[in-house]
Amino acid sequence: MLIILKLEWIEDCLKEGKILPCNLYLMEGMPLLPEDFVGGAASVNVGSKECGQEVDYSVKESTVLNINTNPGHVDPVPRDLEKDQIDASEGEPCFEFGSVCESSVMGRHISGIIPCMNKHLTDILREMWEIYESVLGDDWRALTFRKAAIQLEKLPYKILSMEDIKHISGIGKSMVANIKEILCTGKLQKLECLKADAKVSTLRHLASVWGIGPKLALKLYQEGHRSVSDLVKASGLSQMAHIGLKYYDDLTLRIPRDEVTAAEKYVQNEGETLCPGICISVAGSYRRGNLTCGDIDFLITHPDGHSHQGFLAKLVERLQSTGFITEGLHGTYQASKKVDTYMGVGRVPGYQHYRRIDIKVYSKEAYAFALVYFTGNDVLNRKMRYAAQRQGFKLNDQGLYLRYGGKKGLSCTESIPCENERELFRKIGLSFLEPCDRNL
Ligand SMILES: Nc1ccn([C@H]2C[C@H](O)[C@@H](COP(=O)(O)OP(=O)(O)OP(=O)(O)O)O2)c(=O)n1
Ligand SMILES: [Mn+2]
Repeated sequence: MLIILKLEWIEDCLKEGKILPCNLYLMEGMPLLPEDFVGGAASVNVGSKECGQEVDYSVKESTVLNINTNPGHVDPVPRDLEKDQIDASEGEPCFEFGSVCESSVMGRHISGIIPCMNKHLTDILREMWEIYESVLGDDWRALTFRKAAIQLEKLPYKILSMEDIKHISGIGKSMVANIKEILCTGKLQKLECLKADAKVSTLRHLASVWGIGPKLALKLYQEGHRSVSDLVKASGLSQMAHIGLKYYDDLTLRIPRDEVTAAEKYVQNEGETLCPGICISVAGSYRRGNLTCGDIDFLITHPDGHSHQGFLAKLVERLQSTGFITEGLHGTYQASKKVDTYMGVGRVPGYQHYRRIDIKVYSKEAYAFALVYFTGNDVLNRKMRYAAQRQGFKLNDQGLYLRYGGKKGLSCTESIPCENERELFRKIGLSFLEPCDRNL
């Protein structure tokens, strides 16, 4: 049985110095526990940096007890897991696929991984999502599989029958049918058909190169290319795609979290030598606490408000000279855009593989917007833009702008200031989400 408690339970336990009975702290809808019941609790704590200051993300508004009353089976959670309502998701524990969680109860600190309980379903749903997104270019269908996969990955219990998903809202009829089919047969016929289709599997193979999207993959297919090794002969590939081909084997691998930590430390050190006080951290899936990352998303600013200017070129030169960066493209810098960008490939000293690296430098004023945007995920970004729009704003990675003349009208060129992420969430009328709760 899964019991969700209010955060005050942990606070009071800490104050009292002992584990307190839970009944007074039950979240709405939770059944009463036996009088003498006390239990263990899990909370999440993913550290990160917000422009120089260490931010503690351990504060949660609820905590979850997993009480195994029936070995081998755990009751479904009677709560709404619909993610469209961002507010409803606040305080949920971080049970997403492969994320780093730390439990802290009564001063004991245990770091560990809470694995996905539903890989038997989510591996198939993820594969469908990948095929629809990167091969067939069907973003809408990709999104429905993606939403379902991410929702099921967060469940702290294993789905064994349709009874176990009855309480989960936001999963439509056809997705329910897909889940039922996987539970009954261990497979999804639609996926089997797609995988058996020679054209789909070739397009999937071509689109696995960094820099080749579904449209280009189709064009290359129509030109007669059938394998990645064929593409060396292809004409009209972008510089990015050439880099993608050169490092193909390495770039298709996920990056373990510890390697990203090492990369962050390395670049921080080099950056600090070049420009004292510079603030360098890694955002993206790493900051959301995921165990593996697709690339390394560096985000940089300087708290003095001016030393960030021209810093990227110096940093890239330095990282090239030390052998960290091996390849890449420097975007064209426009002062009005408040951002300077570099995309490339590099290798962390002491590690074997080449990795995709993005570096973005923002002004101090734009940093909170950039941090939220590049922490993602993209579904949250879409929700935030929509929330901003409802309040009469336009939101992007560089600022929050007042609109006049309605939705499609002009917007101010000056951003409304936001010192930090919390302020941005508040200004667009959303409750703050910890980075580890942003895998929507
Ligand atoms: N089309 C996009 C691309 C990116 N982003 C934002 C949200 C992402 O979380 C962040 C970083 O982009 P990545 O592509 O690096 O994605 P992640 O870091 O989230 O995942 P991965 O581990 O695959 O790199 O930028 C977005 O909103 N829309
Ligand atoms: Mn990333």
